[in-house]
Amino acid sequence: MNVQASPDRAEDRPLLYLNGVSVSFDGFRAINNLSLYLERGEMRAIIGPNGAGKTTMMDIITGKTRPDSGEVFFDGTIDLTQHDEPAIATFGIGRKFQKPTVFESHTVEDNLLMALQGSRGVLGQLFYRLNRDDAAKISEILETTRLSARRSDLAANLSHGQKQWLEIGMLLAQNPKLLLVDEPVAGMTDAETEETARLLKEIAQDHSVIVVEHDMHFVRELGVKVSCLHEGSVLSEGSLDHVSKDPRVIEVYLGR
Ligand SMILES: Nc1ncnc2c1ncn2[C@@H]1O[C@H](COP(=O)(O)OP(=O)(O)OP(=O)(O)O)[C@@H](O)[C@H]1O
Repeated sequence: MNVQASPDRAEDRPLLYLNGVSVSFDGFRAINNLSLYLERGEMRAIIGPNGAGKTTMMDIITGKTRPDSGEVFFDGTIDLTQHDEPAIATFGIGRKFQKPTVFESHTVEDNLLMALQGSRGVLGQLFYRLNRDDAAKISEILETTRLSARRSDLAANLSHGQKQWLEIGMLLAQNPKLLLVDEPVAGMTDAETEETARLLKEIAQDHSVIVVEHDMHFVRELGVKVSCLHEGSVLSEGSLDHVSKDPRVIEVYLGR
């Protein structure tokens, strides 16, 4: 019996539990006996060379790809392999893809409002009135994402980095327990990259977060546990110092 998989109380189990997960595409094993556990309240950085399986792992967590074998549990008892993408989003898993997909012709505030309404379903949207709680939530998100001063500006006029922050804000509006963030700092200026590390650390105070990123300076700023994937499984795990000294990581990734 796997002790980590079955402690007595659901709330004592890891928030996310992947055990022995594999998936093949046309005979190629993109994910190969992958095991990874994320504690409640933890932020984890995922690194690894191109093709290591990082995106496929995210696809499995969000229900976009169904694994051939292995266990994927969320919040102790939810078997993610038994649910599709829309259902998994309602369980509190939010994903941000690499390219920002904000609504450019709407204001920053309206983008957040739409995200807030979107999480309520059709009926909720039909009878929607901005109440005091929602207004406070939007102000809080604007502050977290450094966008308070841009509230009434069109999203189209934001910098690339600010668009990424707005999209993170749109995720926050949906109240996720777990945020999956794919290469947030690609294309950002150095100042934006550093601000993004601070921003994610603030968010991680009351959310669990998985960040996939190639920018090692940024990963160092995050200061969290790192998992290096290679050929579909975890090659090395621990602090960035530990992982970046691992000869296998140097050989397949950092030394390149
Ligand atoms: N739908 C698919 N069909 C066929 N092969 C796929 C599919 N999705 C992923 N792969 C293959 O699986 C492997 C893992 O890909 P994945 O995109 O998960 O890697 P990654 O670590 O995210 O890489 P990158 O850093 O380049 O984004 C790659 O060899 C990829 O070509």
